[in-house]
Amino acid sequence: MTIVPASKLDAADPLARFRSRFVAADDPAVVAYLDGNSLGRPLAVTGERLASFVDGAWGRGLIRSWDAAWMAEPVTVGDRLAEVALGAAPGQVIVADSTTVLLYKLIRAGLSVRGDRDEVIIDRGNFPTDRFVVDGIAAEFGLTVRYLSAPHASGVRPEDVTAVLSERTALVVLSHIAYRSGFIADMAATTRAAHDAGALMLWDLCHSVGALPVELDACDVDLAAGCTYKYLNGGPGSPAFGYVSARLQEQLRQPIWGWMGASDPFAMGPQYEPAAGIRKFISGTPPVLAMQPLKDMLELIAEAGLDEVRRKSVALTEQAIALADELLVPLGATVASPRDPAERGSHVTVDHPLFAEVTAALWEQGVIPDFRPPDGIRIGLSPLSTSFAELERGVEAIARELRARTAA
Ligand SMILES: Cc1ncc(COP(=O)(O)O)c(C=O)c1O
Ligand SMILES: Nc1c(O)cccc1C(=O)C[C@H](N)C(=O)O
Repeated sequence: MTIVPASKLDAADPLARFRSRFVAADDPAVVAYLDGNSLGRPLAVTGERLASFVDGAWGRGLIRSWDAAWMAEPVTVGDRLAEVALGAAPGQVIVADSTTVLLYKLIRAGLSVRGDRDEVIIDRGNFPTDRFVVDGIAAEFGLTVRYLSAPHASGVRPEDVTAVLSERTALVVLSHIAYRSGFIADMAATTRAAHDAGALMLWDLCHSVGALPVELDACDVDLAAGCTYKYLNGGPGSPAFGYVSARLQEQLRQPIWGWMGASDPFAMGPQYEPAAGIRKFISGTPPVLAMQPLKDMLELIAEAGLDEVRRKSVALTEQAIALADELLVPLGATVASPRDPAERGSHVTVDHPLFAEVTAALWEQGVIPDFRPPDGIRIGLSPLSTSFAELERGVEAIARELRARTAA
């Protein structure tokens, strides 16, 4: 395949203008940032946003800002996230906690309405935190974990789930986009299969949110959680989000009964009375400071349009695969991500036994993909901040380092 030069692709890219909205996007010390799927770049307005928060709502509003704004923010920011990126009606998303903690709370909540069932399905390729949380809950409550070993190297298909669903299945926990291969699971068909067996479905959206349109309501999803520090550029440790379908909120009981999820936190009452609606999934004080940066990224995504973001994401991953085929495969590397763009999220993984040491050498030079065991370099492509030139420089550097180690 002939590779289209990066300069041509960047010149024709309608989203290219957004790159300058990020801090130091053209700083020559960072030759290629290909890890926005672990930690997105900060927006240039984030510094101002935080400074004015410190000076204003915090510095001058002081404790009064809880009433004036902050109490509402886990839900109002959640509603905006739901609208811009999750295909969810208002009142179903909160911003709180970490992904891990929300996974725990939502899995326990899901199990609270399937008490007669004793199995949870998860796949072996899922991110460690998802597997560990499921294992921990299973150990705590004597449940059986049914592990799916995806027969397709890249990810889990609806028929793989159907094959193990039974009248014992309480909940299915999958990642919508697999953290290693980038495989996109079929959200609608898999959720339907879980429901047909009487189980609930929980999706981890860490690698999806902000990278492609997600349709939680239309897919009839029960529960979902994800982080905001990847394609939502919220910053290191920015809070997670949780989605609980409106049709389930009344029945579900979450396990961490905190005062901020109570119906009247300042009544200081003797007993926990859960708040109505999505608020009851909050536990302690919401991380208000840490949710400020993502507000601006949501507006940037709304301005660019999520369909356009996805279109560029596909173009970037197509180009990554073309470059890998030309420069890395002849050196013995293999593409571990799906070749069909419809089945691929916004990163491409390429495997080679020497990639651990190659990655370490690349980081020293300002070329920053990441390494995932046993032997994969993940090339993460953030459509609003990654340029085609940056991608090309990155893959060329990987090839250079690999060639230096494989030349006879
Ligand atoms: C699929 C997936 N789930 C969860 C996490 C992380 O969870 P937490 O935000 O709690 O660190 C990550 C990445 O760190 C991830 O890729
Ligand atoms: N959350 C991370 C962190 O705190 C430090 C370093 C990396 C991360 C990540 O996001 C890893 C990422 N979720 C992955 O897909 O591997």
